[in-house]
Amino acid sequence: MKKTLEDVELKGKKVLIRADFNVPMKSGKITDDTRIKAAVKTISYVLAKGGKVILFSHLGRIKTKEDKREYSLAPVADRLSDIMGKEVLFSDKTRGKDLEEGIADLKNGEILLVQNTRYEDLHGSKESKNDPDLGKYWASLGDVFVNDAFGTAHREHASNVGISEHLPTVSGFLMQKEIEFIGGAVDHPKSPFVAILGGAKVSDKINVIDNLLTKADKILIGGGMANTFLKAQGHAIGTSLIEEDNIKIAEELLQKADGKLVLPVDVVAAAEFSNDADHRIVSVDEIPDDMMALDIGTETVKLYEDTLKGAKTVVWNGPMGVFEMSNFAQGTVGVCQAIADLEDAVTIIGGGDSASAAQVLGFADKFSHISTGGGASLEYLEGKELPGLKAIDNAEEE
Ligand SMILES: Nc1ncnc2c1ncn2[C@@H]1O[C@H](COP(=O)(O)OP(=O)(O)O)[C@@H](O)[C@H]1O
Ligand SMILES: O=C(OP(=O)(O)O)[C@H](O)COP(=O)(O)O
Repeated sequence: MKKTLEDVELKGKKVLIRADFNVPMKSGKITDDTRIKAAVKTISYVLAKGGKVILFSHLGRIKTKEDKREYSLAPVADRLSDIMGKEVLFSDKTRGKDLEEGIADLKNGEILLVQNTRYEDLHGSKESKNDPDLGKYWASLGDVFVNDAFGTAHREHASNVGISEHLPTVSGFLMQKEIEFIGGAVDHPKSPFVAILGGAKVSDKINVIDNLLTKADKILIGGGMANTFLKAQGHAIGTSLIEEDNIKIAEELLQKADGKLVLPVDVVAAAEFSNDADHRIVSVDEIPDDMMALDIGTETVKLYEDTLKGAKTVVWNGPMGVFEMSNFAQGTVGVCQAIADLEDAVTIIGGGDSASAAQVLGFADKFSHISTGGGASLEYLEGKELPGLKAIDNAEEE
């Protein structure tokens, strides 16, 4: 058992809260605010107890100066302020005098959001490599640390693990809720148990398949993830998203899978990565050299619907296609519908974009649980110890 917000004194304290505000964005606008809303309970509780709230989060992955412009957290401060009906101060710095003065000036019941923690990655990946000085510095800005970033719990970064090494650390309400729900559902999953994997973060997620093969009855593969497997099977995949480094892993998994891995038989191929691009459904044997697979095809949707029939546990991370573009959303809609039709099943969809897909496609209320973490829920499901969770102080045994 981990310590919770109820185990610490908050009144008058500078309370550092690590949230996961890594929300989907398009042209600087937030397209889904599920993760922001999910953090409100913890923030409101700390305010009600008379604490000062200092929020940390990452957004996107920062490799260039352009990434910094694209992934400022400023829009999140505005959206959080709208949701809470309360001013949210914003520091556009991740360190230094302005940030320190901003925190020193905070009164009980006020909120300040710190700029994207991954701005620190531009010179030496300090955040993502858990630079010890950075964690120590951020910890020096507060009195107590609340880790509510379930979506980031599979990362060992300065803003979740580093800070916790220097401050009393408790879990927030979202972290608690996610662990309770996902733990409860997957400790003894009812079979048939079907896992569904898609999306774009292939190298992050392909490794969970090995372990999932021992737990799930079937694993359906879609989205960008499918291309790697199709290539490993010897299919030409044209200009589709592919991570060459993972083809070998995919080959090994296919050998081990014993028929448990189910791959697309057809895809929606497009001339460009655009909703206006020419597109057509083709068999996986016939993907043209100058086209890319952006969704699973209608035969595959049928195959996945059939495989899902009768499932009692379903865990899904990663959309089946580029659902943000209407011409490539049908695969994700079809799988959502198949899950909505299940009776008496525990169904969990997780991940920033996957949760967004369930929301924007109108299926949010059809799942037993929408998790804010994709990679985190998969690794938890695998039985791995999540570094962010491990770093939270243990509660004393009764
Ligand atoms: N075939 C594909 N090619 C390129 N991108 C894809 C494809 N299928 C899905 N995607 C993209 O994957 C992204 C989500 O991937 P990921 O970040 O792994 O999921 P999550 O955030 O739910 O964990 C979406 O933005 C979606 O457009
Ligand atoms: O969106 C996230 O992960 P997810 O897409 O697996 O849910 C988390 O915020 C972690 O982000 P990262 O995968 O860039 O470390």
